[in-house]
Parts: sequence; C-alpha cells; structure tokens
Amino acid sequence: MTFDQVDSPVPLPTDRPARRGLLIVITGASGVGKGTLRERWLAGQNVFYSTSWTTRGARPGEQEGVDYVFVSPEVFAEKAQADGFLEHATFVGHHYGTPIEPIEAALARGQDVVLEIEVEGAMQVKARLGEEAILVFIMPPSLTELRRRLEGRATETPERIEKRLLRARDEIMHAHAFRYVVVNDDLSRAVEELLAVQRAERAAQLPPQAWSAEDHAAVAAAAQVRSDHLSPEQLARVVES
Ligand SMILES: Nc1ncnc2c1ncn2[C@@H]1O[C@H](COP(=O)(O)OP(=O)(O)OP(=O)(O)O)[C@@H](O)[C@H]1O
Ligand SMILES: Nc1nc2c(ncn2[C@@H]2O[C@H](COP(=O)(O)O)[C@@H](O)[C@H]2O)c(=O)[nH]1
Repeated sequence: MTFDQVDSPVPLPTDRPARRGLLIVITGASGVGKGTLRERWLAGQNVFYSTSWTTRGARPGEQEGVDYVFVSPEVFAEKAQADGFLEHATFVGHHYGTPIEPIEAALARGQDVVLEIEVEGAMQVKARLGEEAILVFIMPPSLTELRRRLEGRATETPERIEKRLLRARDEIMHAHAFRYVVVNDDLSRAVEELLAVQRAERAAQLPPQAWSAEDHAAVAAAAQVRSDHLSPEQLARVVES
C-alpha cells in the first residue's frame, strides 16, 4: 500500500481525465459548407465526430456508419421513442438524429465532441444542455452563393434545392440564437475562426492566469465572432443578396 492510499480513504482519480470534453455544435443552412469546414478544422485532432442517423437514402460514395447510419423510418421512430437521441428533426422530408450514448461516453472520457446538424436540432441541444453546448452558426456570404454551392454539389434534385433554400432563409434569421457566427466565404479564415473558438472555450475552463499567449490570442479572435456582433441589418443583407 502506498503512502497516498493510506492518507486517502477514497482512491485518487489518477486514471480520470482532468476535464470533461467540449461539446461543439456547428449548424447552418444546407450547402453552406459545414462538412467541408469540419473536415479541415478537425484534421489531425482527436475529436469525436458524431455520426447521425437518417432516414434518407445514401448518396453515391456515402458509407454506412461513416457518413450516416442509414435506417428505415420505423427503426428511427423506435430509437426516438426510447429517448436514444440527444436531438432529432425532420429536414425536407427525412428524419435526422444524434445518438446520445456515444456522445456522453466521449465527453466523460475528456474527448471533445463535434455535431454537424441543422438549425432545429441545434436549438434542441441548446434547450437541453444550455451553456454546456458551444453553438456555432455557419453563415453563407449570400443566398446567391448558397444556391451556387448547392447546385455545384449536385446531390439534390432542383426541387429539393429550392426546398433547402427556402428553409435556409428562415434558418439564417435564427443565427443570433447561437453563441458564435462564422462566415464561410474564405474557407481558410473560417477554419482559423473555428480553431480559435475551440481553443478559447478550452481556455475558459481555466483561470486567465493559466492561459498561454496562444490562448489569449484565441480568446480575442473568438470574441470577434460572438453572435452579439451581428446586427439584424447584416442578417437581412445575407438573405436578400
Ligand atoms: N468557402 C467555400 N467557398 C466555396 N465553396 C465552398 C466553400 N465551402 C464549401 N464549399 C462548397 O460548397 C458545397 C457544399 O458544401 P458542404 O457539402 O460542406 O455543405 P454542408 O453545409 O455540409 O451541406 P449539408 O448540410 O447539406 O450536408 C461543396 O461543393 C463545397 O465544396
Ligand atoms: N437535426 C439534425 N440535423 C442533421 C443531423 N445530421 C445531419 N443533419 C443536417 O441535415 C441537413 C441535411 O443533411 P444532408 O446530409 O441530407 O444534406 C444538413 O443541414 C445536416 O447538417 C442530425 O443528426 N440532426
């Protein structure tokens, strides 16, 4: 028996991570570039990316269990009824949901978790988890550019693109509900802003005296993309352009 154990009736938590992981949610209109940004932002990081369940069919090249878990509406409904989702929503005719168990496990072992979901689901996460969820809205430079990206990706029929764009207008008007707003015009700058947000939120768990120079820089950069800087006029300009 070691000295420590004699002094401590409760075993010391040597194998427990020092902190819980961060839960970061990126949200925004379909086609704004969430997936593109997420891949670049998380490259080389040991972050848990949550694979969603969906009732839509797989697109060419999409892999079961990697891009999504593809299920029938019946299987989805069973999981929802059993409270197996952190959030779930219907988006242009299909159901999408975030399975709760793997997320809870990753956060408990100290791993950061990233969700990439549409706006209604992100609002549910906010209502359920409050300040624990770090919500980032990804803003397109304009609706015209959003249309160009959706058409260029060529994964939807023209009719479905119109439905996604119609929904996008409403989603953009909710941007102020999220903690941060990152404009995805220049991809590299937007990735830098996401890295700054992640670093700043980690730093916020420590007293400022413990921050490195990089932490201070990240906190300053993240402050620039807080949603309270966003004016109603800026939002209107995006949906009207
Ligand atoms: N900053 C950018 N500039 C120009 N094109 C971009 C930019 N970011 C992403 N794109 C392009 O826009 C298209 C849509 O991107 P992506 O699939 O990542 O969007 P998404 O928000 O994840 O969509 P969904 O929500 O439907 O899954 C892709 O063809 C991508 O290459
Ligand atoms: N509320 C949720 N939305 C999700 C989830 N997984 C993905 N999504 C979002 O749905 C739309 C459409 O996706 P697509 O792959 O069909 O283009 C897009 O905005 C995704 O981000 C989820 O688990 N919950």
